[in-house]
Amino acid sequence: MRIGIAGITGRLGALCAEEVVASRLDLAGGLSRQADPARHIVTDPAILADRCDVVIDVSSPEATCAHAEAFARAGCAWVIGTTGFDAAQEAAITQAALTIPVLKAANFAPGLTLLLDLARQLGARLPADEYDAEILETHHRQKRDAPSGTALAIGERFAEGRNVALANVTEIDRSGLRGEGAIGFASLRAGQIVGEHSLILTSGTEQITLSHRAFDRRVFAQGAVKAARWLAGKPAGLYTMTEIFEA
Ligand SMILES: NC(=O)C1=CN([C@@H]2O[C@H](COP(=O)(O)OP(=O)(O)OC[C@H]3O[C@@H](n4cnc5c(N)ncnc54)[C@H](OP(=O)(O)O)[C@@H]3O)[C@@H](O)[C@H]2O)C=CC1
Ligand SMILES: O=C(O)C1=N[C@H](C(=O)O)C[C@H](O)C1
Repeated sequence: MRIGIAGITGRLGALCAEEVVASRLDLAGGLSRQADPARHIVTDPAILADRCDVVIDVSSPEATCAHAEAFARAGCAWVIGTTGFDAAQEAAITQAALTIPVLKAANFAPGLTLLLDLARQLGARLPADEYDAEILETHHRQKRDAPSGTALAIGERFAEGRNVALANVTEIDRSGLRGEGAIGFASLRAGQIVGEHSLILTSGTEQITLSHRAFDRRVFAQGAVKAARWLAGKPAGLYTMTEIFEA
């Protein structure tokens, strides 16, 4: 299986490339804004797509629309780990998934994938008028987007359990009183922290906290390669990490 990495020069992309090689798969090359022919790194997504069965994309939201077009045209499967998309970029991903298999996951760690399901269950079972929901995430100082993609995914799954639309109850950068039924987000940025997420549910008499801490960025790289192996050859559609762990 030929795997390409979009964002191969980045913190996670470089580890994904190492993991592909360690897994004895064929590293077909990578994408960056700076070509490097000696390492098969190109700037044009169409050129990479022609060399690959699947691309692991851990680059930047700004690159997404061009990637969607190129990978769909080439029929190349697309594993997306990038976070921080706007509505147009999300629409480009949805459109591409009509033509090619796309797996999108804000977090490739197995433990976090399971935590999403637990968040949905807690949302369904803890009454919104009794339990306040807050999501706290902590990352390294270089992270660009906030809240993290994972924090938003936890919020979405919890809101799904509560049967509400996250957009209607989200509180970010708040001032003043918390709203009734709000799902609040807080972000810390410091040093080289790999990634920590907590869903904190508090009533007048107790607190439940679901927490996940990634100690080593390799947990994401290993999950991304597992996703690439699973996705190659699947029918067109939009998949998540949950399907892999249920398989
Ligand atoms: N799903 C998951 O489990 C995880 C997801 N992530 C996400 O992955 C993404 C990358 O994170 P990280 O590796 O820390 O970031 P880095 O900044 O270290 O790497 C970003 C990579 O993307 C490339 N890039 C940046 N801007 C563009 C652009 N406009 N067009 C094309 N390529 C571009 C850079 O290449 P160059 O500068 O050479 O052009 C670089 O290779 C983030 O969105 C992050 O949130 C991170 C960890 C886990
Ligand atoms: O940028 C990161 O580093 C991470 N980004 C992902 C996110 O936004 O959720 C996943 C992980 O927590 C690390």
